[in-house]
Amino acid sequence: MTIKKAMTIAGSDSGGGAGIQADLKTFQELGVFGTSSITAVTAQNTLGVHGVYPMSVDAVEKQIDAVASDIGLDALKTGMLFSTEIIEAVAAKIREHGFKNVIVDPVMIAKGGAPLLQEEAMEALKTKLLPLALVVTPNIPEAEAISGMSIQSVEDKKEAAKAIASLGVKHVLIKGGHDEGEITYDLLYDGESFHTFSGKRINTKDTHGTGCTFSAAMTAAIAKGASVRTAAETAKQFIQAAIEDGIHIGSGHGPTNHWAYRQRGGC
Ligand SMILES: Nc1ncnc2c1ncn2[C@@H]1O[C@H](COP(=O)(O)OP(=O)(O)OP(=O)(O)O)[C@@H](O)[C@H]1O
Ligand SMILES: Cc1ncc(COP(=O)(O)O)c(N)n1
Repeated sequence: MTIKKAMTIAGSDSGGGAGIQADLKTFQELGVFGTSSITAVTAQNTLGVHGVYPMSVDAVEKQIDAVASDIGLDALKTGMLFSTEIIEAVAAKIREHGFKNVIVDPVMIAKGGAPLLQEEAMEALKTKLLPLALVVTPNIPEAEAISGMSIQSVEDKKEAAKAIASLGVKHVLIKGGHDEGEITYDLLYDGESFHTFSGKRINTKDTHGTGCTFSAAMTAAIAKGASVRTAAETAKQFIQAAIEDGIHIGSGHGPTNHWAYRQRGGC
């Protein structure tokens, strides 16, 4: 049996709902062997972020090298990268190792408002990392920050996707969790055309780590050989099940149910 391998370069969430923990659970559920490079440790629960402890650049680089030199990987995703120095180091490692299937989840602010990316690091994200990416998966506020434009309508979303694609990333997927309405719409732009993925909006506060889980599911599907469009379809089904079959952990914004997709027969 050969198993596909994926890596997450992201922050650790002690509460287990987002970051490295969400990514590894999602890889596992989708039958992909998960590895990681931890960029920062966060002391976090469903009520918020209580501390952020960035790793040294050397530690982030060594974790990537250790995995690349022995285990190898079929796809990788980035999450919380925190600083310009870490973004530059990760971009250099992607180039050095020739990693191709790179999914960037441009994590900026935690649900409770804590900054997970320093403001000055936006420039490095745009100029150093996005040109190396196969896909970037911003939510609406992140798409606004990267494109520099306000998003109020579907047309605005399309304009923002084009502006982000002009930075060199091949596919832009703007997630619709922050929109309003009974249906969520995630918009994929492949440089030529648009495709929409929709789902029923669930009325719940347990949406901690939805973006991490979504991009990890895309990464696992791409590691297994799916196209970006098929991977987005899988990720949408994975996150829909994870939100719908809530597990209600903690008293704040709880995590989603990473088992739900497989329990429903997906793989
Ligand atoms: N209440 C909800 N019901 C159904 N789907 C949702 C809901 N909230 C988010 N989603 C879906 O979850 C995925 C992640 O989108 P979202 O916009 O929440 O990302 P995010 O803000 O980066 O997440 P997070 O910051 O919590 O990690 C998208 O597919 C989105 O449509
Ligand atoms: C380590 C880490 N990475 C990402 C998020 C974003 O998730 P959310 O927006 O749901 O708080 C987080 N809270 N913590």
